[in-house]
Amino acid sequence: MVAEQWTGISEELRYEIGESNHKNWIEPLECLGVSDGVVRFRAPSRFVGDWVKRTYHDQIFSRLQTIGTDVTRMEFIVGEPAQRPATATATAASTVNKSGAGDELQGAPLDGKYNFDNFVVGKPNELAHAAARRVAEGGPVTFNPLFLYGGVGLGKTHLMHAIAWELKAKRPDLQVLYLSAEQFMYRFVQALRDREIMDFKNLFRSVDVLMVDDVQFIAGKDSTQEEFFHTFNALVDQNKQIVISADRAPGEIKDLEARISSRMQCGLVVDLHPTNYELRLGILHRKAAQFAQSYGSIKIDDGVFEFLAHRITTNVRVLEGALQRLFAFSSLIGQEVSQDMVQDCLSDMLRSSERRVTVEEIQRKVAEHFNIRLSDMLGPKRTRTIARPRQIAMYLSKEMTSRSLPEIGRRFGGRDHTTILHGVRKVVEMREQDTQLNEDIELLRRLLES
Ligand SMILES: Nc1ncnc2c1ncn2[C@@H]1O[C@H](COP(=O)(O)OP(=O)(O)OP(=O)(O)O)[C@@H](O)[C@H]1O
Repeated sequence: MVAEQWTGISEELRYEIGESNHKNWIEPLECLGVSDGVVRFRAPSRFVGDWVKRTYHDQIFSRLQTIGTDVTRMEFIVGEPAQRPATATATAASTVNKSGAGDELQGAPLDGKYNFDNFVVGKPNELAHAAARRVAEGGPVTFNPLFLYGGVGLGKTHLMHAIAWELKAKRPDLQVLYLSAEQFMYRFVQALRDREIMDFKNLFRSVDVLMVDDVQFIAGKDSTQEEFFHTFNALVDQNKQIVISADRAPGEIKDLEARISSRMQCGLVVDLHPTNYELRLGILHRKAAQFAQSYGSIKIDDGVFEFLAHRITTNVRVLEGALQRLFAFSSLIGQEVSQDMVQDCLSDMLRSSERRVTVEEIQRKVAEHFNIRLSDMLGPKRTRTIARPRQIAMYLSKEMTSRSLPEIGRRFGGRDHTTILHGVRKVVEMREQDTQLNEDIELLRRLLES
C-alpha cells in the first residue's frame, strides 16, 4: 500500500477516534506496506503495536478494504519510524527490562505543543501551574503526590506533558514515565497474562517520576487499583515523585478504594477551576499565534476573540476547536475571519454553547448534594443545614443563569430580591475563608455544566 493511502486513512481515523488518541496511537505508526494479505507497520514499541491491534483493528481493516486492499492480518515491527510527522511526538521514558529481553517501559507519547510556554496562566489555574512548575524543576520532592484535578478540557494533560518535557530537558538523568491510567491497566493485564508480573513491578518501580493521567479510570477495577496502590507506595517510599490527574478530587472519585484516595491526599491536591473570560481570551490569542505557524498569518476582525471568549465558556478544547475551524475555513477560501464567518462557520458550536442551566436544575442538584428535600430548599425553614445550601443555590443561580434577582427570588418560593442578594453576598464572603465550601461549589458547578 502506498504511503499516501495510509496518510488518507490516518487522517480519517483522526476524525473518528479524536485528536488525542490519534496522536498517541496512529501518528507514531509507519506503514511499511501490504504483502500476502498482511499489512505491516513500524511502531515505536511492542506496547503501541499491541494496543493498536486490540483497539483499532476493525477501523483500520475496514478502511483498507474500502480502498480495495485485501488484508487478513496486521503485523508490527518495533523501531523508530524513518520519517516523523511535523508534530512529532516523543516518548517520555524507556528503560530496559532487567531480564534483558529488551521489553520497553514505554510511556504515552508527549505532545510537543503542550509545554509551559504555551500554557496560559490566569486566576483559575495559577496554583496548579505553580505546583506543576515546582515539580518540573526536578529538585527535592516537596509534595508527593501532586494531584491535579478539574473538569473536562481545562488543561490537566497539557500541564502533565509540560512537566515531563521540562524534566526531560533539565534532568535528562531522570527516568520520567507519563502514561494514562488506562495504559497502566493494560500493561498490568498484559503482564498478568504473560506471567511477567515481577518484571512489571520492577519496571514500574525503577522510574524516578511517575505521571498517571485520568486516574479515575482505575476506580472500581480492583486488581489494577491494588497494583497501583503498591506501585504508588513503593515509589513514595523511595522518595520518587508522583504526579496524578483526575476529573475530580480524590475523595470524590466513586469506587476508588479509600486507602488509595487517602494516600493521594497526602501530597498537594490542586484544582484547575473553570476558566474565566480573561483566561479564555488569553488562550485564544496564544492558540491563534500557534495556528498561524501552520496556516500562515490570517487577519481576524476586531471583536471575534472577545465574542468567542464570551460565548464558548465550558471547555478550552471546544474553544480551540472553534478557532482552528475558523483558521482552516479562512485559509481555504482566502478571506479574513469576520463576525459573519464566525456565525456561518460555528453555528453548531454556538448553538450548543447556548445551553444554559436553569434555576430549577441548580436547586435540584444542590438539594441532592447536601441531602435535603427540594421542598425545604424552597420553603421557610431557616436552620443552618437548610439555609446554607439554599444560599449556595441562590449564589449559583446568580452566577450561572441570566435571571435577575427578583426572578430568582420568585423561583425560591417567592422570596424578595434583597433576600437573594443577601444570600449571594454571604456565599461570596464565606468562599474567602472556607475551602470546603469552595470545593463544594466548584464541584456543583462542574456537575451542572457537564
Ligand atoms: N491554560 C491553558 N493554556 C493553553 N492551552 C490550554 C489551557 N488549558 C487548556 N488548554 C488547551 O485545551 C486543550 C484541552 O486541554 P487538556 O487535554 O490538557 O485538558 P484535560 O483537562 O486533560 O481534559 P480531559 O479531562 O478531557 O482529559 C488542549 O489543547 C490544551 O492545550
